[in-house]
Amino acid sequence: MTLTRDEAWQRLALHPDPTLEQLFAGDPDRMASLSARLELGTGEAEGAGGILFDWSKTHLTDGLLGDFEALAEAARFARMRDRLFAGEIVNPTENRAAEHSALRGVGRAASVEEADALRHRMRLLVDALHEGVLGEVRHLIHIGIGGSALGPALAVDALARDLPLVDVHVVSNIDGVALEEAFASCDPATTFIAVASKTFTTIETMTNARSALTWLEENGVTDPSGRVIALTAAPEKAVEWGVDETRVLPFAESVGGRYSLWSSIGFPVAVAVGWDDFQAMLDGAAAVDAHFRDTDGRANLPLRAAFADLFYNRIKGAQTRAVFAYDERLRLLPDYLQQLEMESNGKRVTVDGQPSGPTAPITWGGVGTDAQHAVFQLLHQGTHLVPIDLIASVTPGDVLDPSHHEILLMNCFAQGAALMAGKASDDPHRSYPGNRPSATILVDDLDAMTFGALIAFHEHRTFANAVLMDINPFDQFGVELGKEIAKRIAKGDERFDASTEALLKASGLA
Ligand SMILES: O=P(O)(O)OC[C@H]1O[C@H](O)[C@H](O)[C@@H](O)[C@@H]1O
Repeated sequence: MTLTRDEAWQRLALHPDPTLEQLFAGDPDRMASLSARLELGTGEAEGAGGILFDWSKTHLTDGLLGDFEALAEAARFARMRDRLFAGEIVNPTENRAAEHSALRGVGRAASVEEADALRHRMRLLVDALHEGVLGEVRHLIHIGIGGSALGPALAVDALARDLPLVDVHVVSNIDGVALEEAFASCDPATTFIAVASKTFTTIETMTNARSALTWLEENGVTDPSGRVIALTAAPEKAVEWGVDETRVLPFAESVGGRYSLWSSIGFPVAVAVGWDDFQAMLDGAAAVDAHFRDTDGRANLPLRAAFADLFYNRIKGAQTRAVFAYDERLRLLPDYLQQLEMESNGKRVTVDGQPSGPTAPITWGGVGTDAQHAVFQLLHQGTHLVPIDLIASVTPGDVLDPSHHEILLMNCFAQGAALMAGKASDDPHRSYPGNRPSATILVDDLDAMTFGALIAFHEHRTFANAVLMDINPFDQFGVELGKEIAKRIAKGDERFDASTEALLKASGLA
C-alpha cells in the first residue's frame, strides 16, 4: 500500500538514533552498501573515469533508505522526473518547462533538436573567434550576473587554468570596481565583450555592458558594438540594444538562469577551453542525466544525495549544509551551489501554495585545506549540526612534487574521520563529540567531463530535494521585491521608512 507523503515523513521520524560509530560497528559492509561509483564512460567514452560517492559517514541506513524510497513514491518522484525530461510544465507558477538537460542532448526530441541547432551556431562563432576571423581576440570580458555569471566563472576557473585559448574575465557586480579590475588586465584593441543575460534587461548587466562599450570607444576602438556577442533568451532585445544579429547566440526560454551554463551562456567556457572540452562538459552532464532518468530508488545517486540532505534538514533540523572542495579549481563551487540550491529551494510554500516544512538549508562552504584553518573549529566543536560534503580529485591538478596532492587528500579524509570519531577528553575544551556527518565525493580526475557530471549531479539533487519537499524549484519570485524597490527609489517621487530615508540622505541620494 502506498503511503501518503505525511505518513512517509512520520515513518522517517521514528527511526532510532545510532551514532556513526555504532553504525559502522553494526555493519562491516557499510562502506560498500552506502557508497557507489558513477561510471561516466560508456561506448565511445569508455574509460572516461567516474566519481565515487561515499555516504557511509552519514546516518543513512538501509531502513532509512527504504523509507525515503517510500517517500519518493508518495511524492510521485518518478512521474515528476518523467515530466522534467519530457519537457512538460514543471514550473507551474511561470507556466514553463525546465529543459536544461535538452542542452546536453537528453530530453524532449524537439527541444534537443533546437538546442543542437543553436549549439551549432555557437560553435561556428567560437571557431571563428579562435581562427581569427573576427580579428585578433586575446581577451573576453563576460558580463552577466546570477545564473548568467556563476556557472561560467566556475567552469572557466576550474577548466581553463593552463593557458586558456583566450583570457576570460567574468564581471557581475554593478560596483564599477569589478569592471575596472577587468579593464586593467585587458588590452582594448584585442578585447571582445560577451553580454550574458537571459532577459537582456538586468540593470547590472546592461549598465556594465554600456560602460564596457564606452571603455572600448575611449580607447580607440572605432566600432565597439562590433565587439559584442550577446548570449540571451531574448534575441530581439539584444538586436534592439545594438548587437548585430550574427553575433546573437540565443537559448530557449525553458532554460532557467541557474541551469544555463550548458547553453550559449557557456560561450566564455568554450572560448577559454576550446570546443572539444566544452562538448566533453556537456557529455559528462548527459551521462548523469541518463543515470538520473533511468535509475530508481537509492541506486539513483542524485536522489540518494537528496535523501541524506532531507534526513538532516527535515528530520534532524540542520539549518545549513556546507561544501568543502579539496581542490583549488573548485574554489567557486560553493558560490555556484548557493544559487543553485538556495534560489531553487529556498521557498516557504509548496507547489500548491500551502505552507511547507523547512526547505533548502543555507548552503555555505569553502576550499580545503584553507577552511580547516578557519571554520572547521565550529564543525568539530560547535553546537550546530552541519552535514558536510567533501569533494576531491584522485588525480592532482598540479604538476608539482606529489606531496602537495597527497597532503591535500590525506587532510580531506582525515577531516571526515575526525568529525565522525571525535575524541574523548576529561577537559571539555579539548574533547570532540564526534558523530558528525560527512559525505565524500571523489572524482577520478577533474576534467571537463567529470566537471560536467559533478554539476549535473547537483542540479538533479536539487530537483530531487524539491520533488520530495513538494516545492517548485524553478521560479525565484523572492528576488523581485528588492529590485522593484530599487527602481522606486531611483524614480525619486516616493518616501520610504525612516531608516531607508536617512540612509539615502546620508549617501547623497535623496
Ligand atoms: O540572465 P538574467 O536575465 O540577466 O538574470 C540574471 C539573474 O537575475 C535574477 O535576479 C535571478 O535571481 C537569477 O536567477 C538570474 O540568473
